[in-house]
Amino acid sequence: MTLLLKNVTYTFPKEKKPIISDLNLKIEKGEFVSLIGKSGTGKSTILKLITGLLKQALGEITINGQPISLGDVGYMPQKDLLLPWRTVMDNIMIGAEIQKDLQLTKEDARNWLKRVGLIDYEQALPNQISGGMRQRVAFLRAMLTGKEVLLLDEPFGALDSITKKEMQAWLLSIWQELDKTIVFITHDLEEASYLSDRIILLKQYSVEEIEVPLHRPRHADMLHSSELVGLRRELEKKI
Ligand SMILES: Nc1ncnc2c1ncn2[C@@H]1O[C@H](COP(=O)(O)OP(=O)(O)OP(=O)(O)O)[C@@H](O)[C@H]1O
Repeated sequence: MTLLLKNVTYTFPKEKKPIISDLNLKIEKGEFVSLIGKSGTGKSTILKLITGLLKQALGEITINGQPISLGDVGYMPQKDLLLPWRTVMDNIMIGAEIQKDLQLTKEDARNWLKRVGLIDYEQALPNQISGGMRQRVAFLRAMLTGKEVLLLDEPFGALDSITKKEMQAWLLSIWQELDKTIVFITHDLEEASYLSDRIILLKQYSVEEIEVPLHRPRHADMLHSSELVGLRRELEKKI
């Protein structure tokens, strides 16, 4: 699997200047790549282009050489789009209802709920759980679509720092276990450094790629390593 963005340029309707200009990115199977950059540099727009929700006027986006189409990748948008009238369980099972070939049973879903500490909320409605819990549900829903590529738009942005650390550990273990390819947006430079193989720094008219010099598997002790602290500082300067 290779996800390729080639000379992608995108301008919002009614805008004059492109927000994404001549962007080239190559993401290989199993990679964990983070997109960072100041607010408004187009990170969320890039994910929407990859999902096919937005269509670029110039350039191409392909998976294994085939033009991407809607539904090819799993996507967790910045704002969780849980259906308010469906329980936690029924929100997670949506993928299996739409995609008949997806092997996902309620028992599987229950096991995942257990792993993210939500087993007691299976029958709760989205407005009966906290923002952080909703994010975990949205995350599970995206992950359990069975797609190899997962696009996560600031999935841990609204979590307190302890829950965030737990979710990071959980995400790393899942990523390894299920062999997913992840494109992850974050404003948290420590998080980008800790989770990723590669960081893509977006600036207004340029892109810089930075390899993360930490070995796998990652563990929480590395958060205090000189490599990570140094990288974080370097990113802060570059941004
Ligand atoms: N529908 C739209 N029409 C016109 N401009 C838009 C539209 N949606 C987003 N933009 C603009 O495009 C730019 C990029 O937005 P985008 O959400 O991709 O940035 P981002 O880097 O993800 O920002 P953040 O870090 O704040 O989430 C912003 O300046 C935004 O105002």
